[in-house]
Amino acid sequence: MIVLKVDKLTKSYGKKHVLKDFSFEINEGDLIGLVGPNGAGKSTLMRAILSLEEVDGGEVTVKGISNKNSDFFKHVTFLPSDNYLYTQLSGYDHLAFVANIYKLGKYNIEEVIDLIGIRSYVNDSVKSYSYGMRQHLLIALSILTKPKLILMDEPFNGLDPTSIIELKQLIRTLHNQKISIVVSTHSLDILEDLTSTIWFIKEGELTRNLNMNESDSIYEIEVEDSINLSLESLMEDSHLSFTIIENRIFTSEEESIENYLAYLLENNVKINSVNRSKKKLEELYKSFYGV
Ligand SMILES: Nc1ncnc2c1ncn2[C@@H]1O[C@H](COP(=O)(O)OP(=O)(O)OP(=O)(O)O)[C@@H](O)[C@H]1O
Repeated sequence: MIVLKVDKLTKSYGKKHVLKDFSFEINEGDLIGLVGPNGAGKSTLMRAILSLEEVDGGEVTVKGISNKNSDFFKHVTFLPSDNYLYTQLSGYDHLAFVANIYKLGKYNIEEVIDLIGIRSYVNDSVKSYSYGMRQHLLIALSILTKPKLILMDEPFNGLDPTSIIELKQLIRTLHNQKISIVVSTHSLDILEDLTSTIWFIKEGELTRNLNMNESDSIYEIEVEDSINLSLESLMEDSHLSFTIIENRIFTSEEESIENYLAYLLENNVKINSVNRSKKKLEELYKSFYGV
């Protein structure tokens, strides 16, 4: 079931095209890792989805409701990278404030407190919270309206290993509840552990057809770069899963590597080399961004 639909979202700052005609859908229960170096446009994409950023064109809807409509924000919530809590108030005060805006009952607050596990400190003033405790409260706030989708902008920044483990667990709990989540982070290890769906953002483009399975290695098949047909359209006809970067095909379908090779040879594509690597996301990142 489609949760979020983005159609031709475009944003430039001066001459810099940060989002070039982004069109995509997010389905129920998707857990997507958004990757890109500093300045690639991850925050801009999230902010544009939430209409916190004025865009040059495009439409964003959740269940058919536009992001220009305030009801949108019941269904799509945001975990920003900056901490915007009021230190004088308690965690409970924050939850009650949001519950009041959306006319939710005490029951909803209690449910969220238990789900996120913040009962032992929810009545304390936020100024006494550690960074991890604040992050938990922000997540509790972000799920109060039972959203369909949560956008998390670098939620692991500044967390110690314990808090990282807890946050990963929390994200898995939300994912099990069929909430769709987009997480941007610079930590490839965390992402690799969390999800097999990774989106790369680079120079205004979004690469989404990368879906890594559970296998712990990845194949890179380099083919001659002068094939007649575009490699992308040739591979699309193959019904195999793949990611293409220039003249290289990446796949984590380990058992069926022969199928890829046979398909390419059948189509008279010359294979330059086949490599297998272990740290697949890091390898992909290095190839994609030319590190
Ligand atoms: N208000 C602004 N005015 C001008 N340029 C901006 C503005 N906000 C962002 N940019 C530019 O847009 C590009 C994308 O920025 P964005 O913050 O979305 O990147 P990011 O991928 O989230 O980066 P980071 O990983 O460093 O957080 C960058 O080149 C940035 O300099």
